[in-house]
Amino acid sequence: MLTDQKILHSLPLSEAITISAQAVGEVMLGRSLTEVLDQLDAHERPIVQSLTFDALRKWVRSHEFIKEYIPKVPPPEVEYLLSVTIALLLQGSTGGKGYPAHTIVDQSVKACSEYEPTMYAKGLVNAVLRKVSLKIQAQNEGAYPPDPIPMFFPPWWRASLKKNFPKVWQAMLIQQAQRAPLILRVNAQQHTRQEYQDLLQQEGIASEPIAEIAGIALSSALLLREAVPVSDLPGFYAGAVSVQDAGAQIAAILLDPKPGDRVLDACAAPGGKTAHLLELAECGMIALELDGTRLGKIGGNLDRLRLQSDAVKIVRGDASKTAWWDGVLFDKILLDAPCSASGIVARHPDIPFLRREADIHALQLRQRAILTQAWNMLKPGGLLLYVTCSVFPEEGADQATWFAAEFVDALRLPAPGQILPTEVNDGFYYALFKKNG
Ligand SMILES: C[S@@+](CC[C@H](N)C(=O)[O-])C[C@H]1O[C@@H](n2cnc3c(N)ncnc32)[C@H](O)[C@@H]1O
Repeated sequence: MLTDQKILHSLPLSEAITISAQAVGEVMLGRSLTEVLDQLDAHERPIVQSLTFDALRKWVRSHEFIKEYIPKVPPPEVEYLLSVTIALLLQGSTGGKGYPAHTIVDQSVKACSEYEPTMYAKGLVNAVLRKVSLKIQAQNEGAYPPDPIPMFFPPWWRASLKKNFPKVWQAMLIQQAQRAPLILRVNAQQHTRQEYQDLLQQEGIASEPIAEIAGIALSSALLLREAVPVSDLPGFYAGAVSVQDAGAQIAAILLDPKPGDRVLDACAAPGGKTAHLLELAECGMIALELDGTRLGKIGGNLDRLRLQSDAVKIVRGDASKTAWWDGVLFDKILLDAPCSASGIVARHPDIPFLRREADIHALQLRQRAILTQAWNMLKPGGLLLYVTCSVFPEEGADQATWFAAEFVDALRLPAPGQILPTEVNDGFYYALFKKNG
């Protein structure tokens, strides 16, 4: 994550707008933005990520303008160029990248005229952007927009949240359309939180401890209101610290690993929670992952954090099957299941564009298959922590209820259940079960 000042000028704005509009187009075709951004050159990524994230976060707002000034829907290339540019104009001088409005408009028109599929629309883009820019500048601060939620969420998504969280659903979606702050997890094997705060302070980086989430005390979480690139974080490459949302940091604490425990992280990539478990205790660990590409990231993270050892095995396999398993039962299992990711939209604004309503039921079935198999691999007396980064009850509370009814030897222990997204944490669901002996 970069501050706007550091992002500035890593690429001419007109080029950044062109690439960002193309990236938005890829998301509309169903590709994950993480995948698209991974393919960019290092100098392109920060500004393109920033512009595309903002374009997706302000989709509803930018399209209110587009509809107002172009009654007939423009071709996709023009629509995406306009959405990226209007999102940038909407940020104004405070939240924006420091570009004056006229520069943003000029650079966007330049981008439009230099890219073959859009060059014919230069006049239209110029006229529309000048009108939008004037309107934004003239807009009364307190003007109430037609739709208070600036970001696109499909109707079925809105309806589900409205039904399940009638009092807070709008506030939740408005929250998720904001930029998420940078949250760190200090590696307890290397530093206490206070020691690391002191190191940050020496570098002029302000941080605040996050004491708890949903009543679970956190000892290593830090909030940086001003984001910095990870390369500026003291000791980052020596494994002193990781970037991890505060809501994700309660998983390892709830599972409470002890030295010598045999632990399975059943859905492990990219290894954020695997690493946290190993930072808390030198346990035996199988980090299992189905996706070969994602699997590679686990080793990289554990290497950086100096957590690799003979007791840690990174295994490619399907947690709903047993082909990879040696038959020895586990003391503790973390099941951070594949899910809709509806709780982490603030960090992945492409999710609402990619999910389909039918995905939720398909995911529910996958989660049940993995839960069933994981339970068979747990020792009597052992603990299983079920986690999703979802806010849909189908993937959370409904699953826990189903599980408790299905497995009579499952004793439900206290755990936060549904955690809604806030400024410092994404949305998660947590359920903890003990296997009766
Ligand atoms: C929510 S992510 C895990 C995030 C990870 N625990 C962390 O904290 O960094 C879920 C992961 O489960 C993997 N996965 C999906 N189905 C799986 C299966 N049947 N067996 C094992 N892994 C699976 C996905 O590829 C994805 O990497």
